[in-house]
Amino acid sequence: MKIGILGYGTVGSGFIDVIDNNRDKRDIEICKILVSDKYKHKGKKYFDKITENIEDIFEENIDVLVEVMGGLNPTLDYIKRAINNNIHVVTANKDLLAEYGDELVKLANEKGVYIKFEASVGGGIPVLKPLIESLEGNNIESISAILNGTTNFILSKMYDENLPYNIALKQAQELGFAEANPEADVMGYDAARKLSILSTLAYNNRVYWKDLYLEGITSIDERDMEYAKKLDCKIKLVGQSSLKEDKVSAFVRPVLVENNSILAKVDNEFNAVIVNGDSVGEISFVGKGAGKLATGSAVYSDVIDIIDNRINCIDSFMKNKVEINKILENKCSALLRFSSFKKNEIIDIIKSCIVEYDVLNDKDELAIMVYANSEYEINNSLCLIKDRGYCKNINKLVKIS
Ligand SMILES: NC(=O)C1=CN([C@@H]2O[C@H](COP(=O)(O)OP(=O)(O)OC[C@H]3O[C@@H](n4cnc5c(N)ncnc54)[C@H](OP(=O)(O)O)[C@@H]3O)[C@@H](O)[C@H]2O)C=CC1
Ligand SMILES: N[C@@H](CC=O)C(=O)O
Repeated sequence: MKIGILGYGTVGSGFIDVIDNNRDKRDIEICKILVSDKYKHKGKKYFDKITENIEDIFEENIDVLVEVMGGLNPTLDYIKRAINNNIHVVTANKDLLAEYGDELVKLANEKGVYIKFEASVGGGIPVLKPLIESLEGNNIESISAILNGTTNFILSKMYDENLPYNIALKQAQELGFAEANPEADVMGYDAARKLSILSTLAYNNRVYWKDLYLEGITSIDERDMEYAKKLDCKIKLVGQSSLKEDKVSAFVRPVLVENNSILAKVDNEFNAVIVNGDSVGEISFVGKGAGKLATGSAVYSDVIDIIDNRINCIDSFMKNKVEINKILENKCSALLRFSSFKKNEIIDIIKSCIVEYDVLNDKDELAIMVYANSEYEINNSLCLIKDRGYCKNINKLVKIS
């Protein structure tokens, strides 16, 4: 099997290490590796294969193009060119799948080639393949997941070691977990893209990432961590989706999770995907969601599937986009924090809208845990508080069970 590789960074080098570690089992020939700056890679084992010219990749008679360079451009053109030339594609690029999955799957079907992307969700965790193959005898009802290693690493360091946000982010970047532009991680875009890919496959409907409710972790501070500890909870960036009566609900947002839950036990760059199927019940997939070898392992498994002709149906990417409900419609609780407040007036409004609440702090700021019948109820009270000019800056952190 002859392959061309686009990218020799964290994932590209991890993938190549996995190929070398398994040479006695499989013979995969690396023909060419595309990078943007060849001389950065001087001294590496495959330096003689490295090129800065995409034409060198396509001049080789490759069977599979492995795309691990990231971004939308020129990546999309390179992948389309490969498919049009009847070359199979393996990619770790969730940005591309979330945005152009429909177009790429359609083109691949027309050309009779395979496009595989296990590494695009959950890093090293095999989750797409079990979802499509092993759970075929289920209607998937919901997914609850930690899908971004960088933000989980940052939140773990802030919680366990009181590390400031910026230092934790820098460490995640140094360890190769973060995206080229880490805004994709901390703003929640990366997790939303991954949740959209999972949900599209799970619900056999196209769930478009920009349609989800989306909130990143940039406003989480050390006080949130203190309140979380007081409540016997952790804070996690969670992606959740469900399908009920043909309606999809989905969000990516930081939430409080109880310390004894599965999600609370998943720390650092680890990811977790909890799937609920109507036959199997609840099953969990946990493992490294980012990093060199773990992600390399997922890319490798896709290449092996192509060699062995094991292919799944991913046609749900070609379905029309579904409408997505973004708000928690059932009973929910939330931590509300008010700065520059009129304490008594705010509490009066909370009392009038929401039956149950606990004041956690009313000294230097007002922090209240509210227990409501739905998120609408909480939002109504916050609208009233804002409209009456009692407080402009309000932080809301919902708790999920
Ligand atoms: N890091 C991780 O843990 C994970 C990453 N991914 C995804 O895998 C992909 C790669 O990520 P990662 O390895 O971290 O990224 P890196 O930044 O570490 O590596 C990117 C590689 O692609 C090359 N490259 C980038 N742009 C171009 C271009 N326009 N032309 C030629 N070469 C280019 C770079 O060249 P040069 O070396 O010269 O700079 C580099 O070798 C992304 O889509 C990412 O989202 C998925 C799962 C986990
Ligand atoms: N930046 C991503 C890398 C893997 O997809 C993450 O942190 O999860």
